[in-house]
Amino acid sequence: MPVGTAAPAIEARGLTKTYPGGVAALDGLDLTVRAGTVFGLLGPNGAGKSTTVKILTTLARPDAGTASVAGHDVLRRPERVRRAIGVVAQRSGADPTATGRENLLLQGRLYGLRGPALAARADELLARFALADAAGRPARTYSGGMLRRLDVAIGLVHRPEVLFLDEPTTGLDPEARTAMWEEIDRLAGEEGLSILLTTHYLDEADRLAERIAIVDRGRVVTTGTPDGLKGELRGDAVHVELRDPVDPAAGPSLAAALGASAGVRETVLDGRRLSARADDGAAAVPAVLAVLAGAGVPVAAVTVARPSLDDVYLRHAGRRFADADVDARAVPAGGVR
Ligand SMILES: Nc1ncnc2c1ncn2[C@@H]1O[C@H](COP(=O)(O)OP(=O)(O)OP(=O)(O)O)[C@@H](O)[C@H]1O
Repeated sequence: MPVGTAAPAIEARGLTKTYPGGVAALDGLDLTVRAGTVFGLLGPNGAGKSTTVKILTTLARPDAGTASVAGHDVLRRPERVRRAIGVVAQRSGADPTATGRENLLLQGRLYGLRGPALAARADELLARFALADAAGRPARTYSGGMLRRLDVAIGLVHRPEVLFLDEPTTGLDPEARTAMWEEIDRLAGEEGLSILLTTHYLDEADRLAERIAIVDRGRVVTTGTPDGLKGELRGDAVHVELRDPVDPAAGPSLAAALGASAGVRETVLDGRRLSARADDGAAAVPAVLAVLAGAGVPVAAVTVARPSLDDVYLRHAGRRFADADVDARAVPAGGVR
């Protein structure tokens, strides 16, 4: 089939899930992942990423909504979905007492592989993930990066069509992280695997994903290509670090003054941080500082940057990504939301 018309690798519509105790983890989540691509599900802790993955991998049932993976309905054909997917969970699924090779052989047997074909597949994966030298050592002796590579290899033993990677680089050092990124690129690029990657690293989604969905409080707040989403934000991001937190009640008047005198828009005041957008950020800085000085708001630092995914998140979720985990609510100080 020509590229673009192939059936999606993953399709989810209106997924909702409320856990006992009333926690609404998903609130109408929609998702489409094109076959052969990496899709990034991006959101802070508690946004609903893991719950989405659990439903798509048949480990949990949604309260409402539909989903299919590799063309199979997750509720009506869970056994077919399970054969078509590989899952690399946040916590290692490897048996720490078994060697790297034994872990791969065990997983292969669970999928009905046997004999020389299984041994050859295990050796191929050990070589591919640079684990051949450590193949005979118990997994508990592996470094964090090696263990993560073994986890991915385990997820691939039965040649799945769709791979779920739940926070694949959390806890890895920068070198191991880069190596994992290269491997993920290769799996989608050369091997045509469809990959759903959940992450709370903005740079990871930016680097790896063809498309991303930003999830906040159980819903997709925006979706698109990383560049497309950044491109929606015209001009520069101006970030001002204030010396002291500013009363949120002062936000609207500050936003109005900044808009009138400095020509900035979409001003968001969030405690000690003020963010805004400007066609030419550097040119707007002196006027921004003058308005803040006039309002008696001391400034600690100012930065001007091209829009990042962090700015995309701020625009759509109304709070900074780094603050969202602790549920710090940004106060829109005027501007669009
Ligand atoms: N088994 C459960 N019982 C009750 N509440 C749950 C359960 N699992 C998740 N939750 C809650 O549902 C919400 C969504 O959680 P989920 O794990 O899907 O988020 P996440 O985006 O994957 O976060 P993380 O990155 O921390 O895994 C959170 O508020 C979480 O506390």
